[in-house]
Amino acid sequence: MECSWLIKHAPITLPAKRVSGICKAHSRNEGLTPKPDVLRDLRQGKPIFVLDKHGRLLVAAASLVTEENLRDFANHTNNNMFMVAMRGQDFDRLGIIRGGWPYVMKARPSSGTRLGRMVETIRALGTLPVDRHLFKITDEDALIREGKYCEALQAALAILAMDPWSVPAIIGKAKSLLGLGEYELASSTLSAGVEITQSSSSDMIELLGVAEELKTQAITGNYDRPLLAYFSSGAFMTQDGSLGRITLWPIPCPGYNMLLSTAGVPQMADFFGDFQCQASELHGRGLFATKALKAGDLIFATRPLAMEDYFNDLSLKQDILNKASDLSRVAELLHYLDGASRSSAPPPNRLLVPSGDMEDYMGDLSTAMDPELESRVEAVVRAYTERGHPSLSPRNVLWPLLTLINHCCVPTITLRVVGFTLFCRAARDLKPGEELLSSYGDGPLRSRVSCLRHLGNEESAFDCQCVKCTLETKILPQPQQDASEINVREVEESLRRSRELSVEDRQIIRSAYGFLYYKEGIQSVLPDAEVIMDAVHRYANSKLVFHSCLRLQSQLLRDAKNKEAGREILLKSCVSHFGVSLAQELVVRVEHGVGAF
Ligand SMILES: C[S@@+](CC[C@H](N)C(=O)[O-])C[C@H]1O[C@@H](n2cnc3c(N)ncnc32)[C@H](O)[C@@H]1O
Repeated sequence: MECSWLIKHAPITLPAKRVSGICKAHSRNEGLTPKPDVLRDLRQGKPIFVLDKHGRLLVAAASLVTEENLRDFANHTNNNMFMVAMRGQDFDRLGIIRGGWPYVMKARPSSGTRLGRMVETIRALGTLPVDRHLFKITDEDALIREGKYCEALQAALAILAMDPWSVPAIIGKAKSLLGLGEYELASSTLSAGVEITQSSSSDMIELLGVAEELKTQAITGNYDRPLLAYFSSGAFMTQDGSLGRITLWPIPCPGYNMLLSTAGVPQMADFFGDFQCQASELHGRGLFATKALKAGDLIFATRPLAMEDYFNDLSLKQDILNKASDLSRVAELLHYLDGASRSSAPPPNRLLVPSGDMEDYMGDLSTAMDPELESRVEAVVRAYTERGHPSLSPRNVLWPLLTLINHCCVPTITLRVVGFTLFCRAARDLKPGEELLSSYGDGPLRSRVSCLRHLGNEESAFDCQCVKCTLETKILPQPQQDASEINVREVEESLRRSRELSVEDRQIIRSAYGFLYYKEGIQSVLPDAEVIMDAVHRYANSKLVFHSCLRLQSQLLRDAKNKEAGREILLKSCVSHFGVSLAQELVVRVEHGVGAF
């Protein structure tokens, strides 16, 4: 391959290694069709500046740039280039804006950003309209890392409009779409990319594999592979709340931290199953099943809308602000979160679920101009951080769907966080129209009452009217006792005295004391371990906290008289936390000590 024209004329020297890479790229690629207006300028002999991905000027004279060598050039640099068609622009003045070229070209860059400043500089030079300049994305990964997916997508599209063969732009577009939860679009982008570039780019092919898997997860709700990987990673054994890159803030409720870990967790898709948000008889809005569900069926899996990144100095507020400035769907959703103006209305589905429509991302990012956005974000953050929000999310992570789930001490769903993805499954078989309810606090009545009274702001504190609270208040001699003061023998005594109680009622009450039964040891006065396991499974099987529901049951199993019955119960509980296809495998592993809940 002949690339001497480049080496001869380029004002910078390309390292030898790069040159051999360039030649290889050339043999794979068919060529580049420059954007028509660049071509027109070129044909008219107007100056064209060709810059490498770092913004260094490679070719600055029209005489050196022909249509043919422009194609070669794109191939040589593996399309890592951009062209600036400028009229009346001289080299020195271009020098002002050279170096440290920013990463993105978008329709209306906000002032104050690097791009904004650069575009202003170009404007000040008074040459061409800005949209005639095409800049290579050099650092779109930074946008993606910051979660500015829409901005990164628009940057990639700007490049692709000029150079549909740009492998980095195809990858950038696909990564942005994955971040936006548009798995189908990402996967078709990459398949088309592999085809049109005839590229064997390992990055593109690897990403296509990821996109395909995420697409399948989002359609089928099957997360067996990542969940098993997580289970095998040892993260299940961890008992402290500061694992991974997230430091949890303490929430004023006993045992209330959620375990968040990135250890060994592959990327996971969002999944939206058979549920909807509507008015609830318990309070305001709630989430409801729209179809009959079996225990363990996945209802949704969702990544956080925003979270604090302690290590990168990113506050929850700033992260929400970034996301809302980037994507109008997020800015609109904020209206429906606690603390905001319309927070009593159910948010429309289109705000919760990605649309699958590219058009939605082609706007002008105008929400960045919304003067009220910042105060709205502040109101929402205040609602979520003051005294801990009853949504159960740690104060530094915001999953919008979680904030719509009402409480019941006998929950109908299980919630589990793996990596940063929140999984919601049916805790038991559910009828269509049943409300999805989680338990905000566990344990004996007193700790639950104090948890509900102290969460959120003053108005949102409440007393639960569920069957468990009612029974405990009625039957137990001192229902307000602290957990540490409760003796389960006394609980059993009370149950014995209350002859009118059904077997089920007794189990409902016992479910609040599961861990105390275990702590006190299984004595003759107490029911068999498998009876407690059953109570916990049926009426307290939802804990987020340190996986304790399953851990307690696997501990109780050791004391079970009827091991077979105990194993069956543990298996059922495991189904409602991890789904039917993985449960058996996990129970076997736990029993053989190759994993722990
Ligand atoms: C996470 S929000 C749940 C969604 C809420 N219903 C809404 O419309 O935004 C938690 C708040 O809902 C209310 N709530 C939840 N469960 C309740 C229940 N069982 N009884 C009464 N109020 C409840 C409380 O005010 C609580 O602070």
